[in-house]
Amino acid sequence: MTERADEPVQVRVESAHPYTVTIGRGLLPEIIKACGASHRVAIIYQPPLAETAEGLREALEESGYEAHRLEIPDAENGKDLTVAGYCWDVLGQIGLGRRDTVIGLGGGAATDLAGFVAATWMRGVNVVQVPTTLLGMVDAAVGGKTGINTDAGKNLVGVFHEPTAVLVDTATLATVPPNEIVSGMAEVIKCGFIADPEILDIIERDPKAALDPEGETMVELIRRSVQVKADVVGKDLKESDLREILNYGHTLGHAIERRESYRWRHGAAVAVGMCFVAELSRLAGRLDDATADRHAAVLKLVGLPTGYDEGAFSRLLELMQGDKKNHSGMLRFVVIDGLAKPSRLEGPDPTLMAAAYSAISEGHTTSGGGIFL
Ligand SMILES: NC(=O)c1ccc[n+]([C@@H]2O[C@H](COP(=O)([O-])OP(=O)(O)OC[C@H]3O[C@@H](n4cnc5c(N)ncnc54)[C@H](O)[C@@H]3O)[C@@H](O)[C@H]2O)c1
Ligand SMILES: O=C(O)C(=O)C[C@@H](O)[C@H](O)[C@H](O)COP(=O)(O)O
Ligand SMILES: [Zn+2]
Repeated sequence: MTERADEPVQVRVESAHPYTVTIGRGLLPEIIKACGASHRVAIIYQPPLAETAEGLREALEESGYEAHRLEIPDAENGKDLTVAGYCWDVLGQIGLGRRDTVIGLGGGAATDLAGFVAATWMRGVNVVQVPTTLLGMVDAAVGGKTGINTDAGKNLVGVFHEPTAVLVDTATLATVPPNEIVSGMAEVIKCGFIADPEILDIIERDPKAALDPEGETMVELIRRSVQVKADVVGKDLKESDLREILNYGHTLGHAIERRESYRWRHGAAVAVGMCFVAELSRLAGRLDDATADRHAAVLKLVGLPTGYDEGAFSRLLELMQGDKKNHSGMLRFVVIDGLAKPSRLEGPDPTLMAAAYSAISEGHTTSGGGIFL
């Protein structure tokens, strides 16, 4: 965590338990403040964040907290029941109590796991989220969806548990590998299509600036995406309806992630998923050609994939049957009927889905063990 530069920007999530997402550089004082009246703090973090976690632990100790570090396995390996079990054991050993705090430090996998551990420990303790990837900042750390992966599928076990604060320190992006910035851009672009088309204009005007982790454009894209998410989760935390729109591109995306045993980056899979639903929407007569084509165009500008293995459709269809949005066995897709006009397509004709899949995947062979991004 570095010295503070400009004044941080704040986005308020007006849910039943409102909280603030603070976006800035050098947010250590805010992280400490967010631990409030806790006595003990457990920092759950991924291996590349070890030094940052230790700096945070020492700063917390200097401020009078008893602070502990819990390192978890990297990426999707951390979103596992055995890892949650390890964390519960450690929380028991250190005596983390009801008024204490868990900090989730890292990418979306770390904030999902830390949120899940906090939600389940003593039936719910405070969690402060400190996302350190673009994807974590614009999406995973905001909104209170927590979870782990199981043999049954991705994120099928989890709890809605809102953070008490989210601290987005953009200085942490300096060490994030470029492919992870690209992956995060998929969720940013998602926000552009479902709610804030200005995001798409900004990326199209200058894709290089959009990908620069040190630049002002990045801060603007993070702020806009967080605002989109805050507006949605503030109205529908538990995804009774509106929140589904944040799942744009995820029905096929999650199926691809699962088929790839989670070796594909989440954003890469979601990018292909968005191209698929855009095509499906076009074929269903719901989306105009220009907006449908804009999907692949803008995703390619930042280096995201737009198609997947031609021969994988039947397996992906099988995997999509387990999607949480389905009703009574009927597939349900979030689609858009135009820019910022999210809607649903329920039980589409399988031949239409196959045609949409062929259209985006013609000529693609990458699959089964490939690492995209
Ligand atoms: N809860 C939600 O609402 C929500 C939303 C979107 C995505 N997600 C979940 O988030 C996960 C994906 O998140 P992600 O893309 O951040 O992946 P990730 O957490 O696996 O992080 C990607 C990689 O970046 C590394 N890393 C993190 N911060 C770093 C830093 N500052 N410097 C160097 N390396 C760093 C990580 O250790 C990891 O290797 C998926 O599991 C997805 O399901 C959840
Ligand atoms: O916050 C949400 O709601 C989302 O759907 C955001 C997604 O980007 C995210 O990947 C989320 O984890 C997906 O949730 P799931 O309920 O489909 O597992
Ligand atoms: Zn996502």
